[in-house]
Amino acid sequence: MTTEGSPLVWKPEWQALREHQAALTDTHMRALFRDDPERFHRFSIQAAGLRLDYSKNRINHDTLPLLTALARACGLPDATEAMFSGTAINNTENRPALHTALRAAAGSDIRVSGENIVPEVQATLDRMESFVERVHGGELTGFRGDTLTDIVSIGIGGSYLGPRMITEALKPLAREGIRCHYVANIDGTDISEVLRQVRPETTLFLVQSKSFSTQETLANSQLARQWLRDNGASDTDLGHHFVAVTANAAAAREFGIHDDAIFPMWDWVGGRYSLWSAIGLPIALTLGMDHFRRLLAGARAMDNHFRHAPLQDNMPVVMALLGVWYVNFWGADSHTILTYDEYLKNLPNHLQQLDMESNGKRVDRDGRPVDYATGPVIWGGVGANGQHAYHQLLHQGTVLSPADFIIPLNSHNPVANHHATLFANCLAQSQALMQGKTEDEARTELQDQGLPADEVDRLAPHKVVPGNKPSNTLVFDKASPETIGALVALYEHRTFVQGVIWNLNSFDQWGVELGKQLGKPILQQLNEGITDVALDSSTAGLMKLFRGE
Ligand SMILES: O=P(O)(O)OC[C@H]1O[C@H](O)[C@H](O)[C@@H](O)[C@@H]1O
Repeated sequence: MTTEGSPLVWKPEWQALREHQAALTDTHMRALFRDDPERFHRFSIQAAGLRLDYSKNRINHDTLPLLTALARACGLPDATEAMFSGTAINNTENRPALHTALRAAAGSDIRVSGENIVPEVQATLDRMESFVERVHGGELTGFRGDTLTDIVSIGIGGSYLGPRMITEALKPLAREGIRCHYVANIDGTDISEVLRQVRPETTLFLVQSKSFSTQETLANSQLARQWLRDNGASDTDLGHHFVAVTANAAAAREFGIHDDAIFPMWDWVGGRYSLWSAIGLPIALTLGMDHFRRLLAGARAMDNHFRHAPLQDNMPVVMALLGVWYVNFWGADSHTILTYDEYLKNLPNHLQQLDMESNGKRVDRDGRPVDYATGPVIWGGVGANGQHAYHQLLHQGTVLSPADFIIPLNSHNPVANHHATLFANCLAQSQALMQGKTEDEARTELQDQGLPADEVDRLAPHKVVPGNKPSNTLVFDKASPETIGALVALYEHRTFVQGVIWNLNSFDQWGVELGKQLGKPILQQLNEGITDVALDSSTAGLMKLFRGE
């Protein structure tokens, strides 16, 4: 029976999951592991160089079939095909969401308005390649003929987080002699700190903006242009120092960027999904185009897995459904990303935008308010640092925040016994979250320390760790362009699947517009020293403070 089209919480598959959750409420994961020694093998998936262990979840043999039944009832297979084939699934902007076309095989045929877009994607990659080679080969120089040594990428949101995260994730592969810096914020500190580190004659600015109308990016680009002028560059010289990646070539031209230095973006790519396009230029310039192409290949391997693997063996689908399981049936409203890889320290930031801007929605695709929870708060950080900070809350707090542990089997920096120690820490955390410590165990421990009975009574409750806290562990051999590409694509598809279940448009972001709209008159009033009498007293009071009134 298909129940596609009926409101989500009325679907029998949803009701079946509710009943299943009720039946599992008192089951502790400790018991599940004790009763099934095969749990690790049973609940694990390998794909595109990644291995997912999802055995430390509140699931038994019935859970995945029930969750995948919900996915089918929500039309997931058709929705997936619609995304890959270029249907305008972004229905509020009437556009496809074709980030997968950016990494599709060269001979693919993916049509937008009847036209195959793959040749243009491939031509842009070739243009990027020759540009990168000309920079690396010293053919493109600064206005005094110097080799370009520093790239300053100016962009924010999706035009910043992805490239920054990837260049950091693959830092061991970075080329000698070229440094990449990022400026995103309108806080003057951001650009000032970067400009202090670079020289005008050897710096190339990349203006990264799909719209070429983002306030922060334009203001920082204008400031960079002025800085070059102040340092002796003529208007003609500026052409040596600016490149734009944008879907708004006219605005880039107006800014003074030459046509041959403007790389295209397309409205069928969302900003937070755009690192695979020319927005990835900082990646290609830092790591080389061969590594950039390998990154795309890794993402493509994950795309193929996602598109073709059965739902129950499908890594992004399983991770997405487990997320739905906790958000909608166990009351979780956050999800934790714990990267046990220093180079992946920016991954939580990228995933925050990817997931929270995609699924932080309150109405469904048809504009009806939802009566179920949607995207959780995504947060996280790097292990083991977090263990000495916020893991306390994960272990004993009242919040349920399922965690993804992400760790390579091998380190790029295999010093002393560090990687084994890091790995042990990672395993100990997921084990502690799963098994916890019972009151009996806490009491025995205290008694073994020789404490008197009243002290044992007093301290035991503080030492109890409830456990039964869910986590996934994602491992891969060593961070490579392919594994990192696959990892990021995995989370993109996880986000997409959840959007399908929740019947959201995961590809618009109207919520961010209001702040931009309100910001304009506030800035004008701050500059002009006028306060709108109709303003709320908080905003008016703070404006007066800023102006020193
Ligand atoms: O690339 P741009 O057009 O400059 O946009 C940069 C970012 O700003 C916007 O406010 C959106 O919320 C983001 O999705 C976008 O990635």
